[in-house]
Amino acid sequence: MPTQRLTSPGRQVRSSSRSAPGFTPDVEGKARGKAGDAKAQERIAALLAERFPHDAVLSEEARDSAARLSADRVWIIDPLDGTREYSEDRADWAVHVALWTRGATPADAATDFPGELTAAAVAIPGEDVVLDTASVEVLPALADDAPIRLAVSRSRPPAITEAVREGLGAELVPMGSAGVKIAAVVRGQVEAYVHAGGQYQWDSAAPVAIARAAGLHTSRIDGSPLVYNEADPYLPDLVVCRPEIADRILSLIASHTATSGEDS
Ligand SMILES: Nc1ncnc2c1ncn2[C@@H]1O[C@H](COP(=O)(O)O)[C@@H](OP(=O)(O)O)[C@H]1O
Ligand SMILES: [Mg+2]
Repeated sequence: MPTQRLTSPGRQVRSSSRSAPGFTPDVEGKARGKAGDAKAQERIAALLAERFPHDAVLSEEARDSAARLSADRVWIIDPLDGTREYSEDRADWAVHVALWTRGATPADAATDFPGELTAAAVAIPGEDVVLDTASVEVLPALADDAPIRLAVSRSRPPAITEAVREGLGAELVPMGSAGVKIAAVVRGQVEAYVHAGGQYQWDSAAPVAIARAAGLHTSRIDGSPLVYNEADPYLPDLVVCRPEIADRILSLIASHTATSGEDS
């Protein structure tokens, strides 16, 4: 397994460690989040421009360009996912870097999807953890009677949360950052992450690539594939979970959607 210091997700960073992992040790509150977003963007964009000057980039913190739709290689980055948690000096924030490659698999040419995520890294600096597609490990199979823990947004849990929690008999584990929640499934700290109601490609691309490399289930909440480098960066919902419970989760969401008329 890559470098990991196992701590509970979302733990509070002690104030004495305030200056250790962040990009902006000297600023507080919302200004800290804003400055962290800007500084992380600046550093990653500079590195990509230096090392891969011909590649396109889709970033939460940069103006989008239609050029990426015809590019062969597109970096999909979220320089600071969990800005709210970063600004609150918590540890549950992450840095996402994914590479999308045109014609990544022979099947791509025959489908509507011209490319796929081919490599990614997610850093959780507050926990001194980096996960990547090349070295991530596959967890042992989930026992039939294993307790299920469900990662959910600590600030805006989607409406489907309660239906899924109840149907699985799961314990809810609230935490910030899509990357930290997906990493928690990869790390065996929870068994599933379900999100609906809004998100963008950069929120999930890198951690989803790592989850796939670890053999986890990844899809939209209706079971359809998560597609990246689409013209519209909006990618509002997803399920990342241990493969053994994917069918149960998708059918709980489908029943909830059918009876409530909600899609989130
Ligand atoms: N309803 C929504 N609409 C748009 N983005 C959302 C969203 N819910 C969550 N997100 C984004 O998903 C990431 C994880 O959110 P959460 O911690 O609530 O699960 C955050 O990314 P950023 O911090 O990069 O903005 C947040 O902005
Ligand atoms: Mg984000």
